[in-house]
Amino acid sequence: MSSATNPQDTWKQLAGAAAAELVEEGMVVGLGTGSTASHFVQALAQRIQQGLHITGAVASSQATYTLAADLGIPLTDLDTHPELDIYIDGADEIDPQLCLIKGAGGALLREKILASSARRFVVVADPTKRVEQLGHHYPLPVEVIPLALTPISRKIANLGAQVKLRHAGAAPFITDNHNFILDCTFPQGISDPGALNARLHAIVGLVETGLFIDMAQQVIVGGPDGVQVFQQ
Ligand SMILES: O=C(CO)[C@H](O)[C@H](O)COP(=O)(O)O
Repeated sequence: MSSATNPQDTWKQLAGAAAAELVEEGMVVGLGTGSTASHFVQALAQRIQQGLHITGAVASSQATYTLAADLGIPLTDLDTHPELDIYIDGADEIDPQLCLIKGAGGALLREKILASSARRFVVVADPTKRVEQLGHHYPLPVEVIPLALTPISRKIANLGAQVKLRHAGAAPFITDNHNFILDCTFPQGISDPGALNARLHAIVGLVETGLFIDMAQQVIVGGPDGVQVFQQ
């Protein structure tokens, strides 16, 4: 178990531990990406060491796959298990309808595939992630085919966004799927996530957006007073 070094990390750890309690014997479990999801993965590994048996876990990123493998979590894939019993992941922003911005970790495409393959999608977070309207704290990440970088950037800018190619050091950040990420800031926030998502998806070469709309059934927020649960 990693040591919690600041209050926010302690809250993430609380949420991750609470989510691990939702995993039941024999389940196929989807593992999210990011620091909060990592706390969940560690808590799940602890439960497995204590005797919980799961059918297998599917990771949403190479980083999570490596973490889970190192912790001895049995891993599987969507070919073997196309339906997950539960998917647990973090988020960058969560609005009152439980719509999310995800993708600060760059894993949004696989995360959305797992979320859409799960019978139940549970978000783990700390209170800083809860917002009244999406888009004010984090830019919206979208994954794009590198060949189409410039035309896609222009089309998203025409929707009113400031568009920035994500970098890892001096080079563009490359996703696990060998694509680029564009971080799109909408200065007025995102008033209609569904409409924006539809307009973005109409852009050819744009693979996926970090808008997760009507996907999360439950949000577990760890905070100074313990854990709070929000339901759809
Ligand atoms: O969407 C994600 C990765 O693509 C993460 O779930 C999101 O960025 C939250 O990360 P953290 O738990 O580290 O705050």
